Amino acid sequence: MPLYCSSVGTKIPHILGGRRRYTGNHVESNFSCFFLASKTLKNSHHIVSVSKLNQNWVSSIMEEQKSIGLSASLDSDKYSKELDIAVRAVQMACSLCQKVQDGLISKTQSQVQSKTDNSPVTIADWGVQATVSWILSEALGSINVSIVAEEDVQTLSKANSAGLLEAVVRTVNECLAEAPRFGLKGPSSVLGTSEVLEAISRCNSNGGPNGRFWALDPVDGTLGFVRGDQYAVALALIEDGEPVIGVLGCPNYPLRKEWLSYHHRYHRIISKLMPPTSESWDKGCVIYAKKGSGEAWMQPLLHKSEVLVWPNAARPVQVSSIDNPALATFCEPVEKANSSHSFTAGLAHSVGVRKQPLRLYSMVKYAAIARGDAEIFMKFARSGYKEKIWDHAAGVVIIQEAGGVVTDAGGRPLDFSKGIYIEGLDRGIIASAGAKLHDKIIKAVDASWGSSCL
Ligand SMILES: Nc1ncnc2c1ncn2[C@@H]1O[C@H](COP(=O)(O)OS(=O)(=O)O)[C@@H](OP(=O)(O)O)[C@H]1O
Ligand SMILES: [Mg+2]
Ligand SMILES: [Mg+2]
Ligand SMILES: [Mg+2]
Repeated sequence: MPLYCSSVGTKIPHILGGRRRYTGNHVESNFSCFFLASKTLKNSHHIVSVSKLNQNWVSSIMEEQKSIGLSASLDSDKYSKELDIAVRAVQMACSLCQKVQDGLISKTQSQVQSKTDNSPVTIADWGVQATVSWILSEALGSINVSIVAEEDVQTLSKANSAGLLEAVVRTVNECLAEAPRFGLKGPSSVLGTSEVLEAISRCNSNGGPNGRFWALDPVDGTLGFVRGDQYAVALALIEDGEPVIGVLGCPNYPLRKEWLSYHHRYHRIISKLMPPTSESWDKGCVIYAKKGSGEAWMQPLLHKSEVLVWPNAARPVQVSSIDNPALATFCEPVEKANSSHSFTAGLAHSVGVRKQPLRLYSMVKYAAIARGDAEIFMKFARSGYKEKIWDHAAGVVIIQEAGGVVTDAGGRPLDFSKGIYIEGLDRGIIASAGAKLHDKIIKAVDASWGSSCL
């Protein structure tokens, strides 16, 4: 991405649509300004960052950009602080999860609890929720932080859950003690039980159409997590009903996409016999994006004792360029109960997809599309199931900024403005690497829907 530097009286670089010199009319004094221009948005030049710039002048530039037919938008580093903190917090959360998952695999299943809907919940779900909630409040100020998240403290507060609660508090404190390694401020003294419970239950926002809130799924794909398989830590910032930041921590995302389709636990066992090479299968990554930037980034997961030095070897990720269904891979949930495998199989066949589906737990499916490791994601939950915002918000921003498309099966954007549920969702969710592929899938849904019994 080229960096342009311009000062008053100089010609605005042509790439930014500058056709004439900007005189001192719009500025107070002899300002210098920096334009960070990205050509990633097709045929448009997008100013993603302007610093030290007089706001009136910015408005004039933007007006002029519009008048010569270029889309201009100015982000003046908006959300940069939030993104930085969110990525660090998710890195931390991933290390907490890895520790708990290692413990789960070597112990019995007793640390896995069932919620009222029979879905699993673990120390990691509560631990991550407490940790991320505490870090966001500490870094941004608790009055500025509103969070919608999956877990509550009901089970943890039961009289017979003392051991569980103790384990959560210990796990949270162990994790927060590592905060400086992630470039974050930890607590000055160990958090007590009530503080941990308070951090979890503070995530009680109901979302909605106005203002800012975070959507957190502390462990997405808890079933995958307890099975030693794929899972994700998902954090999104939603403003005025639109996800503007998405961060996905994928601790078990292998470096090589071929290994995604293998059962993770199996590889864990194998890896005990064969020491991992430098191209280790269980590398892990954090993928993130800021709405309107036209970019999505991936950092490797921080390993034990490493210190996070921003941007932590981040590299951009992009969706696949494959638009031929015959060459495309589609991914979907592992559990038949969460999405109809028979419907997607028929759909895939009808558009000419030949490859076997890649079944993955959690929002790792969104990460796979954003990284270009698969081209299509489809989820058709049973009728009556309402999708929750924390299961999709982070993935949607990331795929869109990586160049992909996410809509419901009617081709409409997902609505994150109606509270904790994605209301009005038409049949299912479809994400694709590009518009051409996306259109084909949407048309095929219409053609096969009538004959399905969903
Ligand atoms: N019945 C039903 N139908 C559809 N979706 C459901 C259903 N029950 C749960 N969920 C939500 O699905 C989240 C996991 O989605 P996945 O895509 O990972 O599904 S799967 O586990 O791979 O089958 C899972 O997220 P977590 O609870 O964070 O694991 C749930 O929010
Ligand atoms: Mg989830
Ligand atoms: Mg969850
Ligand atoms: Mg759950």
